[in-house]
Amino acid sequence: MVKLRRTMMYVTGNNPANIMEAHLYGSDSIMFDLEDSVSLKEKDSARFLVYNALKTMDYGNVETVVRINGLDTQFGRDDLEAMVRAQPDIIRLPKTETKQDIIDVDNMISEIEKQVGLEVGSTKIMAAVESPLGVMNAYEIATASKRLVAIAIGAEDFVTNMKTTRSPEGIELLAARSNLLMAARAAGIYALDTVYTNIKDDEGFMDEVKLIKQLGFDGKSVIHPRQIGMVHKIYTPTEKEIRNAVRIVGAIKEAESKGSGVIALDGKMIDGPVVDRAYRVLELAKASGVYKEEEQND
Ligand SMILES: CC(=O)SCCNC(=O)CCNC(=O)[C@H](O)C(C)(C)COP(=O)(O)OP(=O)(O)OC[C@H]1O[C@@H](n2cnc3c(N)ncnc32)[C@H](O)[C@@H]1OP(=O)(O)O
Ligand SMILES: O=C([O-])CC(=O)C(=O)O
Ligand SMILES: [Mg+2]
Repeated sequence: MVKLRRTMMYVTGNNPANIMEAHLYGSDSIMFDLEDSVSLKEKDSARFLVYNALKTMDYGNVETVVRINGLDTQFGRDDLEAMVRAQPDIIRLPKTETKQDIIDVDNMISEIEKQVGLEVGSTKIMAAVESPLGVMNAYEIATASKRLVAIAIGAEDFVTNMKTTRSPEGIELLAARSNLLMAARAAGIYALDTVYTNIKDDEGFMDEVKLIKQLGFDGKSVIHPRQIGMVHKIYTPTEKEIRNAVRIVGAIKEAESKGSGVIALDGKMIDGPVVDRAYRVLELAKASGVYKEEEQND
């Protein structure tokens, strides 16, 4: 079954109550933050708190991610030492700029895995790209390590580095988003979009989610539980889309049984890519719990 990463909820690493309850809100992943939402004087206590939470809490099926501090900071190495031992599902490297950043993390993780007797390669990583240099190097970053399962854009830092701000339409992010997406797709990994910081602006948030879904992102980081449902709603295939996909799959099977790879349905041509998209809709629908295989025969 396809793995859903529609929502990855940030949880500040120094907030015990949120760390204990973050998995109860229904996001596909939760991301404990040791980086920018934690002040310098709280870095050590946040690391300790997140380490203990991962060791003792049962987060069930919710994927766990930790955003560490960059390895160019005084906290990065300690974060990595602790988090490889704590074993979240994924470690997220912020502000990734070059493939060497990933290779360095990969090598350090391998060392730690060997020290603690974990299988080398078992710790997965994702890279956040948050600067023009990172965007220019997106494909090299996306293919720098077998551990890499996803790349994400960090728009707040990106627009700051670009000497601009975020607009409602997101025109200033279009090139970066597109480049990152193509890098992820070419590398065969997930592409994740950035946070929307105005928690109260549902309309603006949903417009952004529709845009990034249309671009092709697998999902988005969120910062508040109330954003989760809105993303899932937009990302879950509708009944109409499912019905249409089922009909397409049925039509092409019938065509194939007659020795043809193309057929018309409702006046539209159905061939390979159309069928691939239909199967993708059904996979997402299955993973989202709104469709079961046997319904195809109904
Ligand atoms: C640019 C960047 O780097 S962004 C990434 C880093 N940023 C973050 O990690 C911030 C994550 N978000 C948060 O910490 C919070 O949502 C805030 C601080 C923005 C707002 O928090 P609050 O003022 O507490 O929001 P609010 O009162 O609406 O919260 C409602 C409930 O949801 C909980 N909640 C809110 N956000 C989160 C979250 N991210 N994770 C888990 N629980 C949360 C609150 O604890 C509260 O629970 P309660 O009802 O049991 O008391
Ligand atoms: O990863 C994110 O979306 C949040 C972040 O750090 C940024 O926008 O700079
Ligand atoms: Mg950032």
